[in-house]
Amino acid sequence: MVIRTDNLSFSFANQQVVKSLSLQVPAGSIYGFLGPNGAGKTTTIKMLLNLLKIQDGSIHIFDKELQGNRIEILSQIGSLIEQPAIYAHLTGKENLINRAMLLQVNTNRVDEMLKLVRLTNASDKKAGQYSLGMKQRLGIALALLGDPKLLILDEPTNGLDPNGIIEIRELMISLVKEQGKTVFISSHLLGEIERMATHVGIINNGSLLFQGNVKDLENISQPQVHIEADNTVDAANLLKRHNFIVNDINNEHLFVPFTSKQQIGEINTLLVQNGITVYGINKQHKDLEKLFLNITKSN
Ligand SMILES: Nc1ncnc2c1ncn2[C@@H]1O[C@H](COP(=O)(O)OP(=O)(O)OP(=O)(O)O)[C@@H](O)[C@H]1O
Repeated sequence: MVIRTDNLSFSFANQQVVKSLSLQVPAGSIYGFLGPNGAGKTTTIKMLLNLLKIQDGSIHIFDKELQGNRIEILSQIGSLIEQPAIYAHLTGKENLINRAMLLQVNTNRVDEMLKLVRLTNASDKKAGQYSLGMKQRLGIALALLGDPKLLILDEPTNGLDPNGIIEIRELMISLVKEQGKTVFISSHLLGEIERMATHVGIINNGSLLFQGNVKDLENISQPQVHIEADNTVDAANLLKRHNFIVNDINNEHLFVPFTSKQQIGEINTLLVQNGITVYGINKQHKDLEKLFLNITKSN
């Protein structure tokens, strides 16, 4: 395991915000740390980075206990937490050169990092003029400068537009696939984590509700096929006769548990061939709130 916490707990004054958390993050994974606002994600991440002192439990990173091996461990972690520490009056490239000198890293890596996060064309622009997405990517480039084995990112897609989110997602996937890194990434968006993570930990009110690989999560999160049609009653009867499970019907909408892309095609063909007008058909993820209900029910 790249990260292992055992019964990690933390309180602010008398409010316990992390409760007996035992995380297991395998090497080469994108571990999505998922939970609503205030769940305790940032507090956990601060403990992983030794920015908050552990009160109870333990943290092992790279199979070594964090407290006793702080410098060795932290030198192999790149992180982005809250706002990236960027100098607005310097260009993107100057920000990276500055950090490279601080870390005593060869400045040759600067251009490489700019390319990796697709900021080469904006490298001579002042970082203060960057869009939010560009700032996040510069923050990730800064985190990657020292060639860390582990990247820890706290809600890196917060406030980004859909394109910015896709860019971060693709970057994470390539870092793991092509460079063998391990990525620990927090988010409050289920759909986003499902699209990039290999492993998931779900936290609510400081407690871990679920941990496993993303396939196990799909079983609980049950994506649905959402169908919008002119006659949902006939459509539902037709689908049932063809052995589809129909979960929910209301007005012009009905829902079938998702199994594959092919299944969506089959449903569409079946409905259309039987004279039902399909206004829309798509895969729909459950939101975090519904997922919590499912987890509670299945426990
Ligand atoms: N410095 C602090 N002093 C007191 N309480 C705090 C402090 N920092 C966080 N908390 C509280 O701890 C709880 C967990 O916060 P935390 O920031 O870890 O959650 P989070 O999952 O990262 O949520 P968000 O995405 O909103 O940051 C919240 O109830 C928060 O109000």
